[in-house]
Amino acid sequence: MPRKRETLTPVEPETLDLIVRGGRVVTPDGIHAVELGLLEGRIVRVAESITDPTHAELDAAGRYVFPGIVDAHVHFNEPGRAEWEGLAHGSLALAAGGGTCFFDMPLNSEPPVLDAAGLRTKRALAEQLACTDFALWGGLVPGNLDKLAGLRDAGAIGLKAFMSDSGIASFPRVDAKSLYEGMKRAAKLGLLVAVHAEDDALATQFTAAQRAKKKTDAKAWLASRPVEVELAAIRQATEFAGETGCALHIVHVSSPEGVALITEARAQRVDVTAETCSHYLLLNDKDVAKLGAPAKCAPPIRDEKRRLALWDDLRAGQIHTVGSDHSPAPPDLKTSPNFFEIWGGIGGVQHGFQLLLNACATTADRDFPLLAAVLARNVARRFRLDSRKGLLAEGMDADFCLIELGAARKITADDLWTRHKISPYLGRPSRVRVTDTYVRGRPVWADGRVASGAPKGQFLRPITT
Ligand SMILES: NC(=O)N[C@H]1NC(=O)NC1=O
Ligand SMILES: [Zn+2]
Repeated sequence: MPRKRETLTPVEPETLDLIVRGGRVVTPDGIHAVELGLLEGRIVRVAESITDPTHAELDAAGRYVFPGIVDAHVHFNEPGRAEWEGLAHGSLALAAGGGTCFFDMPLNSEPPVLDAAGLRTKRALAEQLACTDFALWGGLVPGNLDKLAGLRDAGAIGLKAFMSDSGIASFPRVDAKSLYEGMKRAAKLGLLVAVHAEDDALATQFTAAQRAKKKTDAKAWLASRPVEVELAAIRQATEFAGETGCALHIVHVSSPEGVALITEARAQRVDVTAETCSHYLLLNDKDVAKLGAPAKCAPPIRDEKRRLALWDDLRAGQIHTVGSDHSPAPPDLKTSPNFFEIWGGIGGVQHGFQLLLNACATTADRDFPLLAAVLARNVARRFRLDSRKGLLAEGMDADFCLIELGAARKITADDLWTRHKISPYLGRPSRVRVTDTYVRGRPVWADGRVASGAPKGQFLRPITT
């Protein structure tokens, strides 16, 4: 049974705004045949049956009530690069896929978020444009160490650093010394640091070796970023986290070897967690060769054996969160005969998560609770949003989606709410349909359509204790 909060005064049914009836409510500890009573954006009652018939009802019979997905890793690219995606398109696509909250990365927007003023500018835009709640990452780059306190005070959810070239001139990679110093300061400020873990020197060398052979296809590009590139960076970042006491989140871990390094560091009491992304759990290197540009990302998608091993790690609790790393670009940047020149980034915010649910459709009883942990509860916990977000329980925000498992249907470009109709998942059959998404008790996505009059998203900052 979902957790009850002792502190809440009991609410009489006649004060409820909405009752979610007849669904199977998914929490990390199981699937429960309970109803939810909502009031003013919160879940105030969880019971086997809420009998009063006089209230508005949402009929969830035959469907799963899944916690609103909290995607800690998106690049919506606004301000400055809204033509690549933008906050309105991005958040709507997230909601259409069951998401209720995103954390926007400090780069690919222009300017990137490197100080408090940059964060406030993006916050004001997102408050106007986003249809889901949101948090904002600040950047950690060489030269902005004296801005980190300001970013913390402005409410940054954490700091993001690139250990390799980001592809964006205004967001240079951290050298080892700036990363070390930045982590020292972040630890003092109580800020978590997230790293894109690829070793720049190794990536450059492997890339040069492929270019010397005059190979420019997808296979050559994959060979230019072998697992060792990721492992070298994870080793360095976890060592720094151990030395500085900084909370570290390794984003988009692509390999079981990378997960193993993180598990070892945790055994030595380093405060480090692992994120993987839906595409590493759904695609393999053969898919990249077949799909081409829509499946290009860094670190790259690995072989089938590694993909399956990541699922094992997920089930073993060694991967803590799953994000989308939604990083779209316009068609001209996703088109080149030279795979090295194509923009690296996957547009997966709408379909990645539902395809994870689809992959678990026949093992839903065992695996939907696991997905509720890595897509919502663990994210809220790691980033300290957990007195409001991430769990369907009394006292929490009423953020949820309804999931229907029906006959398989192929995903088409017409289904996409992203600005550009580019996705590695087009043509994939899925049994999962996200029919409704509610943010703080209000529909954003209803009956498979954009809901009218949806309220705007709210800015979230880490809860300080
Ligand atoms: N700049 C940017 O969005 N980079 C992302 N794209 C990608 O494939 N990996 C990333 O980190
Ligand atoms: Zn990255």
